[in-house]
Amino acid sequence: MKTFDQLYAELSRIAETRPAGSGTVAALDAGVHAIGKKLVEEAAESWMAAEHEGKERTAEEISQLLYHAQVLMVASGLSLEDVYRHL
Ligand SMILES: N=c1c2ncn([C@@H]3O[C@H](COP(=O)(O)OP(=O)(O)OP(=O)(O)O)[C@@H](O)[C@H]3O)c2ncn1[C@@H]1O[C@H](COP(=O)(O)O)[C@@H](O)[C@H]1O
Repeated sequence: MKTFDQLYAELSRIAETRPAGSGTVAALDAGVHAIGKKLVEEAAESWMAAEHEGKERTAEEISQLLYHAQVLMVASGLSLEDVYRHL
């Protein structure tokens, strides 16, 4: 298990070091447009899970939504602080 901040630190490190086989590196290379589409897809899957599929599936989909939101942050050059100051 990891926190939002820990995942962000991991993804930032991956963006810098570009380890072979990383799905995050592939997503970053695909670009903001592709990342944005994935983010919207996961948002819709989270919504459907919450309406029809129960708590466990909903938690899983939301975790994927958060992951793709973080990939978009990294791709856009945004730090956690850049986002948190709007909360
Ligand atoms: N938390 C995640 C995570 N959540 C979601 N995903 C990606 O999002 C996809 C989930 O989308 P779907 O459920 O729609 O799966 P799918 O339809 O089979 O996938 P696609 O065909 O749409 O790609 C997964 O296949 C992963 O590619 C994640 N990929 C990575 N992480 C974490 O990110 C870190 C770095 O991962 P790597 O860059 O892969 O090393 C690690 O800690 C991982 O656990």
